[in-house]
Amino acid sequence: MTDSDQLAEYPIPPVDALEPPPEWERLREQCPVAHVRLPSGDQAALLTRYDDVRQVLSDPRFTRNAEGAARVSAEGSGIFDQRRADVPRSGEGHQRWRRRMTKWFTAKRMAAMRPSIEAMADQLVDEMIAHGQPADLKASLGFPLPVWVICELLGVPASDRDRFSHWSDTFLNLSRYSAAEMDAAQSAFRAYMAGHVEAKRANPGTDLLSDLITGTDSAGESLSDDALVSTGTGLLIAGHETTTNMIGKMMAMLLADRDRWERLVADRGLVRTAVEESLRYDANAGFGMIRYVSEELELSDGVLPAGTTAICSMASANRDERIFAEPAEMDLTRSPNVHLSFGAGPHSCIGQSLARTELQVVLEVLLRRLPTLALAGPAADLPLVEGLLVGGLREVPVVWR
Ligand code: HEM
Repeated sequence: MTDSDQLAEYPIPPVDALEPPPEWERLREQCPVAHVRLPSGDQAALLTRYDDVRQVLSDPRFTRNAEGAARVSAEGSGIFDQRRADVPRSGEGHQRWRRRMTKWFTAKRMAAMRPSIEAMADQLVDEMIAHGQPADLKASLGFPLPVWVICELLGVPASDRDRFSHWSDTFLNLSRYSAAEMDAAQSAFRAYMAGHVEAKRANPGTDLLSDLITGTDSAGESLSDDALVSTGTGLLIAGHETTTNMIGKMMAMLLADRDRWERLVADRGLVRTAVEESLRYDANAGFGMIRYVSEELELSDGVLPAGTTAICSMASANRDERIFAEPAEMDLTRSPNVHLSFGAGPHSCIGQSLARTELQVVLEVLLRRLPTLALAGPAADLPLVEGLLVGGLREVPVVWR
């Protein structure tokens, strides 16, 4: 390991809502495997280069939770730390579960979901406009849209969307809700989902949950009811806050520079590449992915000893000058764009095609409905969320003419 005498605190404090910490560039150049101390007091190795991050994430030997791995914080990280046996987190069982899930997220299905996602976004924008300005884009559109979409995946009726929003909000807000409130939300959610699975079993639809209920995996096995309920929880946790925050950050990045927004207004054909570039350019992506490196591993510039906890900074990797031309420029036409914002390898994001569809739809609808949209204040003053794991903006106040 290089620079072993350094022990910086991690996470590195952000400069402001949209700027990356200057340390990233220095670390990539001089110390691509950096010793850091986590809020728990445990030590880990921070990886900042693209090739190293990709190599570790892609290696099926390394998992997130393992005996001996460093802890993020002494208090734990809430629902993220809870392990349930009914959906395996690694190994062959996990891969079988993944294959069942990924089979459903085809380009054809995403295209079929697009009109209803667009109708949801239009409805939310109607409501935002009716409430008047300034409006908080995150609360009005970024928060509700992904949870509505997950309800659709699970075949949950629109009338229960508010309950899902409340449960999801509770799961994810360690600071705002007590452990008792979080437990109560989890029990209520599991009870709801158990009843819902039973109803879907009797009367399946075209949603992902019905598909999981009626189909079998490559070994001819079907998911147990507990596994189905846990899959519902997993989708809500993995797919809500991430997408909510990305909607807010994408819009803040695009509106922070008037030329970017005007370029999109003039050419909506850039929406797809603009979404990918927003995912790459996001400097406020949260903690990064943790992997317990159980066997010695050679990286681009040094060796990770067996028993190291690695933190893979995808956000720094996405700015690696070895891979991306002019990485500090937000280039709305960049293509190809091989960013790592959805991870890589055996745990990479199952919902990435859906997340992309949601981000594209949000952008298309806002460009169509509110071409004069602007941030209500300076981008650098946008307040950051306090959570440790997923980076985001607390609110994104906007105005329009
Ligand atoms: C912009 C939005 C999103 C981002 C940035 C994102 C990012 C990620 C990342 C980085 C991982 C890898 C975790 C790891 O390596 O340990 C992941 C996993 C996952 N994501 Fe996403 N995600 C997003 C949206 C979604 C959506 C919409 C869904 C589904 C509704 C989803 C479902 C999942 C699931 C189920 C996993 C776990 C995969 C596994 O265990 O094999 N994500 N996501």
